[in-house]
Amino acid sequence: MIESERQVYQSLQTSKKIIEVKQLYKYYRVGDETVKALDGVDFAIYEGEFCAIVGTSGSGKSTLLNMLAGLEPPTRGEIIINKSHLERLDEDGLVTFRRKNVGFIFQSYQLIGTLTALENVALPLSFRGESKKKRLKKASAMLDLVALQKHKTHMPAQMSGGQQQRVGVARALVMEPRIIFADEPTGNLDTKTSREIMELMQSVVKNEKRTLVMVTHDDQLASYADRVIKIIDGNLVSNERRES
Ligand SMILES: Nc1ncnc2c1ncn2[C@@H]1O[C@H](COP(=O)(O)OP(=O)(O)OP(=O)(O)O)[C@@H](O)[C@H]1O
Repeated sequence: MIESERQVYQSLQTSKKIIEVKQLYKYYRVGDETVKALDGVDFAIYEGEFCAIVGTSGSGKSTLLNMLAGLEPPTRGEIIINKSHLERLDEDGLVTFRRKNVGFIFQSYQLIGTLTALENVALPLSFRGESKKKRLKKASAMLDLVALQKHKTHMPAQMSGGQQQRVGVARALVMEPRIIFADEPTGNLDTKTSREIMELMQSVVKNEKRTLVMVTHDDQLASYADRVIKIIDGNLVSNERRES
């Protein structure tokens, strides 16, 4: 075994599986036909990894991400996250699971147009009943982290796409989730800005010790990830761990 392989092996032995998927199926009925969106997928993601799920359009990436986030039930199979079996939770259980463990970054940013950057980032904390002062302090620190010190009082319409997505990253982080899910987070951005957002997400995973699962159809963007899982027609065709 060469030295780098040995290091990967050792780090995998000491790190913990945070997501485990076993024989996962998702079939949709469309008229008389069955669409096999996921057709028996197995893999694990380890704590602290940046994992990219890649595949062409219609391969099943978003279906997989939605199931990992507890937004859609599987047809069959197991999804174990942080020791919880998602397929065994009811709707209330899934809401609690998401609130405790998960942050989201969306392709379309999903910011509230009538709120400033700071208020957008602070908003998720209000569902947790924290004082306004505390919420704004945490939100402000998150905006510092994504290098938006000068844009805290800007409205979304007064920011570029890249800046808006930085707000999206800060908002996902403010709840201190163990796992962040991102579906084509740079889908609306140009190449240079996409790279900047990827570098930001990469550093956040390392420095804040989060696990990030990102769906993309873009192999270039997937190269920022530690693990790349490739899906074709609902089947996992490769699962590679890369060393940074
Ligand atoms: N609600 C649904 N009802 C029926 N079929 C669906 C549904 N959602 C997804 N599908 C089908 O499942 C397959 C996988 O879709 P999915 O959205 O997961 O692909 P994707 O890889 O995320 O594609 P894209 O990159 O275009 O978003 C496709 O054939 C799609 O048409």
